[in-house]
Amino acid sequence: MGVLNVTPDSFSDGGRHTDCAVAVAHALSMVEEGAAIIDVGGESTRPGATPVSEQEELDRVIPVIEALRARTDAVISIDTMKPAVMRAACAAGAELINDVMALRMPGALDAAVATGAAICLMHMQGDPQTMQAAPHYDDVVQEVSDFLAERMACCVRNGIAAERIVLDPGIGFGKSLEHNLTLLANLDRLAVHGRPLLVGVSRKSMFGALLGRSVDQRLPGSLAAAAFAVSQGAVIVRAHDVAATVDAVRTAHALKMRRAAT
Ligand SMILES: Cn1cnc2c(O)nc(N)nc21
Repeated sequence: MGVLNVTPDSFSDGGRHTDCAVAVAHALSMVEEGAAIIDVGGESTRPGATPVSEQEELDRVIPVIEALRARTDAVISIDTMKPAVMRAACAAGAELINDVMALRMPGALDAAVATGAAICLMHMQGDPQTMQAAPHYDDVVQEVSDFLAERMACCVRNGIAAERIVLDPGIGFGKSLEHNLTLLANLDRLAVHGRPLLVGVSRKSMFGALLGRSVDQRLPGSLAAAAFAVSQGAVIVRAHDVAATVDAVRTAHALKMRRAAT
């Protein structure tokens, strides 16, 4: 899953049209490098990120999704918490809703049901403004697992077939370094829900804490964590550096397949 941030701070000083053309070109290059999914996001979910209005988010992502839909068969994912953005993005060609709030915002569940899209349910403790203040768990793996089970049950109760659902532990979303490492080390315990697992570690602050690396020096750590996650059962890896991550993930998968053969 290639990351496509359509937020002003992720582009040069071009206007919106430039941003759209630049975004589409970047997305197509990620597809070329092996991305099966392009995750289009118009509102940063980084810790402490400033919320974006619904109209601003729509203005950012819809033109990009429309242009992308016309240029590639890759799956387009919409990274949003807002029901109106989910509906418009799917109408424009998105086929996966990537909601870091796991459809907990008012109207999000109804929007997801109406679109018929696949859904990624991700765990977050708190919200992007507060989640890293003082995250606490008694048993992080069990609590994340229970949350995902509850959200999936809620979706199924509302008519979203389990086959449409992907689960994600939400690395970095209300977690300390210890919590993130424990979740990745025990990712296989989330396989009990019988749904594909999505993991996003790319360039995250856990590598600053663990390795002392700045955000532009986190590729080795990100690749190691992505490969380990695949060895533990992750099926989708969300990444900025697609070519390198594709090689790491394909290597880990080849090795994992041989373990199963012995
Ligand atoms: C948008 N976004 C940022 N990090 C993410 C992660 O780890 N998983 C998912 N599903 N989305 C993410």
